[in-house]
Amino acid sequence: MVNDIEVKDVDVWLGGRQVLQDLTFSVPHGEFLGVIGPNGAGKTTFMRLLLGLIQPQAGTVTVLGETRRKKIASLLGYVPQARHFDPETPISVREFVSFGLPKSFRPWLSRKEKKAVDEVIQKVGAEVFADQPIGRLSGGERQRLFLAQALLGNPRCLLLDEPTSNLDPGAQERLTALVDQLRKERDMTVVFISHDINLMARYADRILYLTHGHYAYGRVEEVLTAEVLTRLYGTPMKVSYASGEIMISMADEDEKAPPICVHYPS
Ligand SMILES: Nc1ncnc2c1ncn2[C@@H]1O[C@H](COP(=O)(O)OP(=O)(O)OP(=O)(O)O)[C@@H](O)[C@H]1O
Repeated sequence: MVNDIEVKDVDVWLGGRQVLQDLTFSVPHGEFLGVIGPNGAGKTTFMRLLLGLIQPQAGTVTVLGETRRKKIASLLGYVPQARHFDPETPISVREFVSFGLPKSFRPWLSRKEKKAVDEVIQKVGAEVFADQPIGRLSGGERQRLFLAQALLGNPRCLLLDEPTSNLDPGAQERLTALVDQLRKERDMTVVFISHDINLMARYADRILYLTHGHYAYGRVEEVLTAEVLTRLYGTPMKVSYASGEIMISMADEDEKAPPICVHYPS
């Protein structure tokens, strides 16, 4: 089995604090990796490592067999957190998506480039609003554009940093299902950061669960256990199920403590 991502003995310090400690695991080609954990746990830092934007103080990160940033960047697609556009932004969906094309000195698009843009717009189901200004789209529609942009480079590995934040539960589910479908169709490896454990439990092959300085990596059923979470949080934790959804709470204060991860019915 080929591993698309190999992380070995990685330490990262930022601002005098150790954010990632002794991280070691591999992600097999074509899998969906869900990255979860509390605020400030190091999820985006991990993604920045994969993108080659920061270097570890110790250890190695190999993505698609490459350790050199320039080589890696051309093989990756990146979808950022949901963001707003000014409603008056005078850029159409089609123009916005075309910004994902490799840089060209020509101010116009070739026929081949136009075809590629149309194809990815259609792939993400955005053809109905392709000629609208981007400022008038809903959050879920906007995220599809970032996804289309990322697909233009035909990435072998797609990295998504909380792409579903600020989306309603239905839009979260639809976007994640679309990413999973594209992963299968295009034979990509996916790394998806999310705060929604249940969403990740439904789609991820494996989970990287980061807490401040600690981590667990493995299949959903291996990671989301009371034993593993107790070790990660350093306090007794409980994993329970209600209507098929996973709830994680502190074991001592079950009745009073709110769940750490809120679930949404699909
Ligand atoms: N450039 C930097 N310099 C100093 N500290 C940093 C820098 N970037 C991130 N950090 C710190 O590293 C820690 C991890 O940040 P990171 O953004 O990776 O967390 P996260 O898990 O993605 O959080 P969130 O869920 O809130 O997005 C945080 O404490 C953050 O303040």
